[in-house]
Amino acid sequence: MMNKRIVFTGGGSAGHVTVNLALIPRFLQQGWEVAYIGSTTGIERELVSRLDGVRYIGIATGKLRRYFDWKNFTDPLRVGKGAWQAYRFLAAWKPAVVFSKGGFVSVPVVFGAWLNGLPVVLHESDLTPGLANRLSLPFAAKVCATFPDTLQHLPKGKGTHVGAIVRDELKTGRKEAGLALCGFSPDKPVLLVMGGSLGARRLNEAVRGTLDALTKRFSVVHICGKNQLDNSLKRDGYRQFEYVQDELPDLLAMTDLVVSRAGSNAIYEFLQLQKPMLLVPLSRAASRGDQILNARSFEQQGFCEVLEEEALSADSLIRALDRLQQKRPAITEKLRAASEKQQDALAQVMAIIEETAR
Ligand SMILES: CC(=O)N[C@H]1[C@@H](OP(=O)(O)OP(=O)(O)OC[C@H]2O[C@@H](n3ccc(=O)[nH]c3=O)[C@H](O)[C@@H]2O)O[C@H](CO)[C@@H](O)[C@@H]1O
Repeated sequence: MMNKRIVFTGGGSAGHVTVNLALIPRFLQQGWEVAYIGSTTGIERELVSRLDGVRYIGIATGKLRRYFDWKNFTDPLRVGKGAWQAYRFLAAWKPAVVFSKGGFVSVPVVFGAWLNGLPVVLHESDLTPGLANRLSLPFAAKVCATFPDTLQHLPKGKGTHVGAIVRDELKTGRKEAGLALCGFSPDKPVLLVMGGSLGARRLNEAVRGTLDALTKRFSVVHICGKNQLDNSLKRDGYRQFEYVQDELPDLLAMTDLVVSRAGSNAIYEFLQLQKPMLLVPLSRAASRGDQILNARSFEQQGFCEVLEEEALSADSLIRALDRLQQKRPAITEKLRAASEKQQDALAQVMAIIEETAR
């Protein structure tokens, strides 16, 4: 009989941990033993430490940089060390299955699982697979995808479209609690600015460059990223946070409109909660362009307005928000219909993992 042990991996940014955070409590409830292999220092360590009953194994990691850094010479050694640590843990603990959400820490874990003969399930939440998942693909039995179009980028038969996995707690927020936390009036619409889990300097600058105009129309709650607070801008109707955890459901509950990066988890959360959004995808200069594809796909489906980073300024932001306001009834209708049609992705992914486990 199969044992009920599962290893999760994934990290580097919150987007590579969120899906795991949604799945882990369900597996624990069903009597599985859960271990998480992540880096010793990444955001995954802190996020996973908030869950009871999960064993955390920190391994050495390296990073693929597209620029010169002395670490580019030592990182391959660290990755080798991390792969050995992951291999040894998996060989000793013998889980029935490994679930990987991607991010650079996951590649040596997936490879170590394959060497141990353990089945691997991957999850891809962007429209096109990221580098870590592309490297992991040959060693995986199955891939769960958030976007239907992702299947075209996967080997035939390996991919299943499951839809978006959204943490249950995000739907439990209370508007009044959010307003009280921010000291906002109930009479003004609320604009949430979210720069992705790592913040977004350009987006922050544009928002702050037009703060007077914005706060005339909206109460603005701004999640700006670590070390990005600007206390000189403190005023009524403008509240900044570096990053939020327990408060997020309440902040979302009070939100009428969103300006956000186009990280896939965040945008599907807004879809599910039916928040009309203005998306400012991370540019090709700063990324592989995955957010541009995510945002364009949402735009084609009528869920959002898109403003590309090259065109982003204080002025263009205000104009794009005006367009969003005008289109709001139509967008809200599309979001309502789409969120009602969302499949139970959590249940589907769990079924795929259980089928694959041995
Ligand atoms: C810079 C970068 O590489 N970005 C990638 C990263 O984005 P990023 O890490 O920003 O990921 P997402 O936008 O997909 O998800 C962010 C997650 O963090 C949560 N959250 C965010 C802010 C906060 O204060 N509190 C909080 O809990 C959101 O609710 C969401 O669940 O992974 C995504 C999914 O692979 C990719 O699409 C993005 O391109």
